[in-house]
Amino acid sequence: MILELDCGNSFIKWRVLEANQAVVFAEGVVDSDVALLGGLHSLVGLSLHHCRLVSVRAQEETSRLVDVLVAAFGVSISCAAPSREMAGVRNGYEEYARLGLDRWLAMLGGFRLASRACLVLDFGTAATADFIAADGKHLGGFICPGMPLMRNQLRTHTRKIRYDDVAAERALEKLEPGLTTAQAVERGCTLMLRGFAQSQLELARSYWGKEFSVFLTGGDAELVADALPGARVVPDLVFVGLALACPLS
Ligand SMILES: Nc1ncnc2c1ncn2[C@@H]1O[C@H](COP(=O)(O)OP(=O)(O)OP(=O)(O)O)[C@@H](O)[C@H]1O
Ligand SMILES: CC(C)(CO)[C@@H](O)C(=O)NCCC(=O)O
Ligand SMILES: [K+]
Repeated sequence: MILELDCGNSFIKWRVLEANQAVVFAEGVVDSDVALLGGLHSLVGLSLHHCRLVSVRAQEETSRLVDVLVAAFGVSISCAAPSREMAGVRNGYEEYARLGLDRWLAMLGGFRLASRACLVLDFGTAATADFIAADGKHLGGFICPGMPLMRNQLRTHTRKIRYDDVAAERALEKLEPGLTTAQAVERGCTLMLRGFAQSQLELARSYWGKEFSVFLTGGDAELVADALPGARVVPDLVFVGLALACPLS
């Protein structure tokens, strides 16, 4: 079996594939290394041989996780690394190694699935957009705060914006003007994300007309999905790219 890990800024997304790489044996989202280990140890019938991993965390933090996994499971681990060109995509950054690896892998995944120009949108801790032309050239992208950051900035920098997770969830049943603080904030931030997404869509249209695909990924993809008709929600897009960047051989 193969363990795949996407270590984001807030959460670790993990899944275990059967040896044939076609069937998902188990998967989850955790908020710490300890929780990851706990989740894996509780799986009956787990038999790991390889691990592939992408991280946008600090080097030391990632190395610590790698060491723990090697000690616990004796697996060989392959970490995605920055690259100028891979799977037909050419990194467009002035300094290619500075492009977030989650963005890079989502781009590789999107371009592989689309085989044409694509716009890749990722809604996690940060929200990101990346543009890949039909010939594989990465034209660059945009980064802005995602839902968790926008919400927390408002909570942290005001005295009177306070509400719980239940109120937050219920607030998003509609997008009408809010009549409570929770509704006003949750809906306002959702509209910010949708506006971000729609302006990327307009830019993509100005470049490519109708000849492009739009991919949506990240934990908050569903918040913007119905504002972008025709977009494909692919929750495991980073993992699609991870398999391309870290093939087993
Ligand atoms: N099952 C889930 N577990 C955790 N967060 C989830 C889940 N489903 C949706 N979310 C939402 O997804 C967001 C986090 O997104 P995601 O997990 O893609 O990124 P992240 O690890 O926080 O950050 P990064 O962008 O660095 O990868 C949060 O706003 C959270 O509310
Ligand atoms: C933008 C995030 C935080 C999104 O997860 C990540 O891709 C990252 O840390 N990127 C490095 C900066 C950059 O991509 O320019
Ligand atoms: K991410």
